[in-house]
Amino acid sequence: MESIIVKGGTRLSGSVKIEGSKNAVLPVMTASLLAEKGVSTLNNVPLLSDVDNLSNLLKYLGADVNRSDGSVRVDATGKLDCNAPFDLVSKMRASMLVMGPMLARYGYCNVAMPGGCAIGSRPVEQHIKGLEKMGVTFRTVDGSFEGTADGRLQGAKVYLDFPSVGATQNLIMAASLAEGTTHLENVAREPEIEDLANYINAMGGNVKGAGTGHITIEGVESLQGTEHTVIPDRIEAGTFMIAGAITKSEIVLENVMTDHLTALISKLEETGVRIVPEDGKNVRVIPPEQLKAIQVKTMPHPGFPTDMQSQMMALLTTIDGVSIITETIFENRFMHVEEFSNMGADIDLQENHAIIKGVKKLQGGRVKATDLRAAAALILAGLAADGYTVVTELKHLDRGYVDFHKKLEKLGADIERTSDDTAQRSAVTQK
Ligand SMILES: CC(=O)N[C@H]1[C@@H](OP(=O)(O)OP(=O)(O)OC[C@H]2O[C@@H](n3ccc(=O)[nH]c3=O)[C@H](O)[C@@H]2O)O[C@H](CO)[C@@H](O)[C@@H]1O
Ligand SMILES: C=C(OP(=O)(O)O)C(=O)O
Repeated sequence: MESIIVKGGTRLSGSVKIEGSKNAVLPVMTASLLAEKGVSTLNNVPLLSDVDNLSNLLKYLGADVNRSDGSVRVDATGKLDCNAPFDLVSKMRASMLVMGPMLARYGYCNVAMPGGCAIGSRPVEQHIKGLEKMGVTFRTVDGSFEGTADGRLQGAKVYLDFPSVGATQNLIMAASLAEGTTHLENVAREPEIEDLANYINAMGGNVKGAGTGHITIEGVESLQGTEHTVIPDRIEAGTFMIAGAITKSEIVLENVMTDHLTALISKLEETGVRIVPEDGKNVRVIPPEQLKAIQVKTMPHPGFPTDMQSQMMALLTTIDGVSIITETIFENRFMHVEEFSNMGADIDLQENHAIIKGVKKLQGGRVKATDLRAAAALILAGLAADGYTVVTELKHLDRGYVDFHKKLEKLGADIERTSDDTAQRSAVTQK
C-alpha cells in the first residue's frame, strides 16, 4: 500500500504554483455536454483522479474527451447516451452534475446515486426539487434517478432550502437550455458557481447574478463549445497557506485569487499569520513564531469553507490555548479528529464543535486519511510533528491535490511517497 512519509521539524522556503480548481473544472466539464455544436477547450485543468474519472464518465456517455498538457478538449456534438452507471458515478460526487445537461438536451437522464467523500449523508433532494419545477418527473429505479421531461424544460422559480453548490450548478445548466426564464433563489455563491456561469455565457448562454444569492437564467435554443480557463484552486492555495503557518515558514504561493479566500485569510490573520499580496497573483505567507488560538465556524461561501476545516484543525492543534471549530455544512466531517488524537492532539468533540487545546508538539505515527482534505491535513500535521508520520489511504489525496508531496519537497520538506513496506514500518519506529 502506498503512503506518504513525512519527517517533521523542517522549515519551508521558496514558492509553489497553485493548480486550476478541482471544484470548478468538474462542473465546467459536465457543462460542456450542453454544446450541440463546437468543441470546448478547457485550460488550467489539474491532473487529478477526479478529472480522470469524470473524463471516463463523459466518454461513456458518448463525448469525445482528450487531455493534453493541462487542457481538456470535450466534443459533445454527437448523440449522447443519458445513462450514467453506478461504477462510474460512485467514484465522485460531481458526477451527479451530468443530470442537468442531460435533461436540458434530451429531456431524459438515468443517473446512479453519486459518491464522493464520506463526510455526511449528502442527499440530493434540492437538485431533484428544482428540476421537477422545470417539468421533470423523477422515479428511482434500482438506486438510480430516472428523470423524464415532456419536451423542452420550462423556466421556473426555484427556492433552495440550503445554498447547495451542486444543486445550484445542476439547475443553472438545466435552465440554460430551458424555454423561458428561471429565477434561482438562495443559491450558492461560491467562486466555482461564477466560473461555471462565465463558461456557459461564453458558450452563448445567458446567466446573470452568479456570485450573489439570486441567479437569473434566460434559456437559449442552443449552446456551442468554446475555450475557457479554469480559476485557481482556492482550497489548494489555503492548504499551502497552512503549510507555511504550521512550519513557521515564509513561503510564496503563485496563481492565487485572494478574493476567493477572504474568510480563510481573515482567520489566519487572527492567529497572527500575515498573508501579503505580491506582484500578479502571488501571495507571501508570513507566520510569526507564536500564533494565537481562534474560533472558526464553517459556513457557505463567503463564510469559512468546510473544505479547509481539517487543515485549519491541524494548525490549531499546534497553537497554545483553546481553539474551537464548529462544522455546520457536513454532519460527519470530523473523522480526522481520531487520527489527530493518535498524533497526540488534544481535541474534545461535542456534537458539531471540536474543542482543541494546543499541544507543545504533535507526535509522528501511522495515520489514515479519512477523506480528501483530511489526507492533506494529516500531512500538514506531520510537517510539524516530532519524528516520522506515515499517512495511508492516498486515493483520497489524489482526488484533489496534484503532486502534493513533490510540491512540499520542493519547498524543503523531508517527505517521500513510497509503497515500500519496510520503509513505512521503520519510519514509525524511528524518532
Ligand atoms: C465537487 C464539489 O464542488 N464539491 C464541493 C461541493 O459539494 P456539494 O455540491 O456536494 O455540496 P452541497 O453544497 O450540495 O452540500 C452542502 C450541504 O447541503 C446538503 N444538501 C445538499 C444538496 C441537497 O439536495 N440536499 C442537502 O441537504 C449536503 O448534505 C451538505 O450537508 O460543495 C461542498 C460545500 O462547500 C464542498 O465541501 C465540496 O467540496
Ligand atoms: C468534499 C470534497 O469533494 P467532493 O464534493 O467531490 O467529495 C472536497 O473537495 O473537499
